[in-house]
Amino acid sequence: MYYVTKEFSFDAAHNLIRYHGKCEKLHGHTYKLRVTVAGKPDSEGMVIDFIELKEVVRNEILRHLDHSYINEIIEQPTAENIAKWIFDRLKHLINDEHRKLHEITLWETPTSFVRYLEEE
Ligand SMILES: Nc1nc2c(c(=O)[nH]1)N=C([C@H](O)[C@H](O)COP(=O)(O)OP(=O)(O)OP(=O)(O)O)CN2
Ligand SMILES: [Zn+2]
Repeated sequence: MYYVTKEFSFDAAHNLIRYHGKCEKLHGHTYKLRVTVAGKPDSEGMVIDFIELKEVVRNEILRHLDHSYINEIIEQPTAENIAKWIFDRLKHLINDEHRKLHEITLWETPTSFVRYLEEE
């Protein structure tokens, strides 16, 4: 099995609701996003073309989240919930006989990140 990964970043604002602490106030992050696809190489020797992966993530994720106020898209925009939202939007688009979406890793700060994978 191969694991093919591409990294992205986006800037966005959010505030946490039902939360008491500094993050209930409006603030922003430069998020780092890592998308990992698992599979076996096709006849071109690729699990997924990095260029195709870039286009899918740009169109389905970054177009919505970059320079957004994330609360308008995800009610409670924790890193956990944003990672799952990203996974759910991509999983049907990266899923065929030789590859599937494996993992989303999302950094909210350089030292704080979550990983989301689906149970087998
Ligand atoms: N499990 C989670 N905990 C927190 C989340 C989250 O999404 N999931 N989010 C926040 C806040 O959004 C906050 O912006 C992040 O806090 P923190 O990691 O403390 O960020 P700092 O830049 O202040 O910390 P550094 O240690 O300097 O990186 C809070 N908790
Ligand atoms: Zn935050």
